[in-house]
Amino acid sequence: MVIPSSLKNCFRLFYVLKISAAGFKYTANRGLILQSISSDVFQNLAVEDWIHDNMNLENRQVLFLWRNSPTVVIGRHQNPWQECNLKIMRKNNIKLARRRSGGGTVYHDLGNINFTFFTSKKKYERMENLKLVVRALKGLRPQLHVCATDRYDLLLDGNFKISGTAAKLGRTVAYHHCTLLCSADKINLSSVLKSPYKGIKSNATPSMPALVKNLFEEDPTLTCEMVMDAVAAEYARCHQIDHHITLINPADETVFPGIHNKNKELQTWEWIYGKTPKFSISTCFNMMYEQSLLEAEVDIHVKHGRIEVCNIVLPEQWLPPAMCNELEKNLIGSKFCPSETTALASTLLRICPQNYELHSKWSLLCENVMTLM
Ligand SMILES: Nc1ncnc2c1ncn2[C@@H]1O[C@H](COP(=O)(O)OP(=O)(O)OP(=O)(O)O)[C@@H](O)[C@H]1O
Repeated sequence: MVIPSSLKNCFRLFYVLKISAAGFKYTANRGLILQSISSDVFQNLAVEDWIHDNMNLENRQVLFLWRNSPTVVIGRHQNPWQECNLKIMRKNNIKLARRRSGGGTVYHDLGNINFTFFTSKKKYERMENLKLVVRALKGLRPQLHVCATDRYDLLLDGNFKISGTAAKLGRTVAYHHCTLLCSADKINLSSVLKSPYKGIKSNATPSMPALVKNLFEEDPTLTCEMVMDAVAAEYARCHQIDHHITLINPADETVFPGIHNKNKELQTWEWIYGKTPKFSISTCFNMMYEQSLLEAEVDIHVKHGRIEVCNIVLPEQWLPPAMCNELEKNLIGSKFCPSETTALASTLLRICPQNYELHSKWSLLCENVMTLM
């Protein structure tokens, strides 16, 4: 008999989990509670992909608990330039990740817990999952006023969002993941979820900004471990499985064969930026050169993250049109990103005549074009 590789992978996961987890026996056939030991968003998103692609969820449910170091996570069909401040993120080492599910942009750090509920497509039920989280929270602290909305958000005190939801429906399996703001850095959250880029036109899914609050502002005696444990216990109770959280290492290829490639793919420029729906930026900026102010107009169209059309309008006497055309021509086809534009600008400088004035004007123009990225 030939055993399909997906089934083999499942057996392998169960075998490894079985021998590594005391008390983890037959109930694993009905449900599993997993928690990642990694705080790397790409590794954790790769676990979601792996379970989605490899596990047979026909008669089994999985809850996956995970937390990430500071990261902005955009929805599958979003535009990062429209949703976040990439400059601040680069400066403060805050990662950007694109998830496979739709929906809006959220901020993660270790003060935010993520819950992923995997089921068969037939059993996919977002509201039930949210009610389960609410029951777990109420069980911990009965005085908490948390409720689910018809947008599948969780609100604290009727006004403040503490959880956002997104989902991915496969052919036979589905997952619903939701966040839970416990003690996230709200200053970081609001500064990175504000786009400084003006003049963007796109059909990408826009986020729905909301007033947020951390759960622990309401009760500082809570910890993330207590919350994860309470949700796991409620999940185990509902599905009549062992309340055992199995720790997993998403970097372990022996448990998750092929996960390294999934992790790598999620980190590629082509996935994170290249999947942005086609968009354009039409804007103008002022440049100060030797005490005189001049205005430049820019119109850039971006497809698959690459510049498709580029028009820069400058006063003719300021920079020879041939130089401006050269920049436009070279930008076409290149990635809409500052590092690629920096490399391009310095290559072009080398082929220009050694003229200090032209060099500094050219650099000033390139610097300004890069502020759009
Ligand atoms: N970790 C988080 N948990 C809950 N809300 C958050 C978090 N980070 C940011 N937010 C708030 O949620 C807003 C985005 O909400 P939005 O509804 O667009 O996306 P979503 O909650 O991921 O999913 P969906 O669009 O599918 O409901 C942000 O602008 C911010 O106000």
